[in-house]
Amino acid sequence: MAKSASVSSSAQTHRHGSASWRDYYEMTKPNVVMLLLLTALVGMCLATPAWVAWQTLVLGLAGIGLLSSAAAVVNHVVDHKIDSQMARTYNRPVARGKVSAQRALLFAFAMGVTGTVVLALFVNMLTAVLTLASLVGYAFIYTMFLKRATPQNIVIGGLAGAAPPLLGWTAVTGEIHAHALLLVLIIFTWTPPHFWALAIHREKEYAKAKVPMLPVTHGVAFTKTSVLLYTVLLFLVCLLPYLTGMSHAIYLFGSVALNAGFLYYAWKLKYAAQSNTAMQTFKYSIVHLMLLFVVLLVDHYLPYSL
Ligand code: HEM
Ligand SMILES: CC(C)=CCC/C(C)=C/CC/C(C)=C/COP(=O)(O)OP(=O)(O)O
Repeated sequence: MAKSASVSSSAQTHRHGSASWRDYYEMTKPNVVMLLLLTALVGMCLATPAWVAWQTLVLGLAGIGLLSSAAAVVNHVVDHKIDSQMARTYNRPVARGKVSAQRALLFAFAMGVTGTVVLALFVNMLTAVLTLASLVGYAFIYTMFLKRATPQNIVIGGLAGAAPPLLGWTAVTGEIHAHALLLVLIIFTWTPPHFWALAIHREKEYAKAKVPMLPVTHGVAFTKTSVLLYTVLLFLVCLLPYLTGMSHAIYLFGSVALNAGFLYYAWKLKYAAQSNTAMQTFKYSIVHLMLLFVVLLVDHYLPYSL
């Protein structure tokens, strides 16, 4: 309570100009972008049996990273009021008033333009257009409209965050391939249990900020059931790379083990939750996705067949 009471007053008393590079770095959501880039890298590697040309690798990841970071900064600006009302986010640079909306937008614009030019000139136009569409999907469609409009916000908005493997793939081949869409489908299915686990933990804050997240509109019990069902769906979707012949035995075993872990947490969350189970499930979701994509990579370079 004391924390949230200090929220609005600190936003007013802080003066613009006291920002450091750390504030700008924080606005890019670096940990999220790192994981997005790992999924893009895996998309690149799986697109070809050969090694990926280093120019495509470096410039492709730089462009996708810059546009993802720009999207994250726009999210900080658009959401600064909501952010200032929640304990998890009240200290963010724009919410706190350390960085003005104008400066943040200039920063986002500079990264956005640089990223688009890099992708369009040195990678290919398809990747530039698709990455820009993902930026618009997350920064504008999700943040400005969906987040405030419907509890299905993150299901639909999740498509933008799920795009990077496809962006990596098109960076290498210049074409959209069904296998790339399979990787997108995995992240798309992973996003609801990833986010709703956190939303359950933070339900009161979302309610206070009047953001219609699923636990606020439909209750915690319903959200836990949704997490469990999406986790079952994710288990099945993750079998597809093996069943379609894109990946092999190492992936099959890794995927089954990682998804069994996710199911364990989702089951516990629904039927035997302790106070920290939702947060544990959220943290596990991040480790799960990271390892799943590492396993895809290992399997690609060591294709051990059963
Ligand atoms: C619409 C889709 C998504 C929503 C609504 C969402 C929501 C969130 C939220 C609210 C957090 C907590 C952030 C914080 O405490 O600062 C978070 C953390 C995180 N998310 Fe997501 N997420 C989405 C998609 C993704 C995707 C696609 C990835 C990566 C592939 C991802 C990776 C991460 C990581 C790595 C963290 C931890 C960040 C940290 O500890 O700093 N998320 N997510
Ligand atoms: C070009 C491209 C691939 C763009 C996608 C970029 C991107 C940063 C996607 C991540 C999704 C994410 C962290 C959503 C959380 O937003 P939130 O507003 O619900 O969470 P918050 O309250 O922590 O800000």
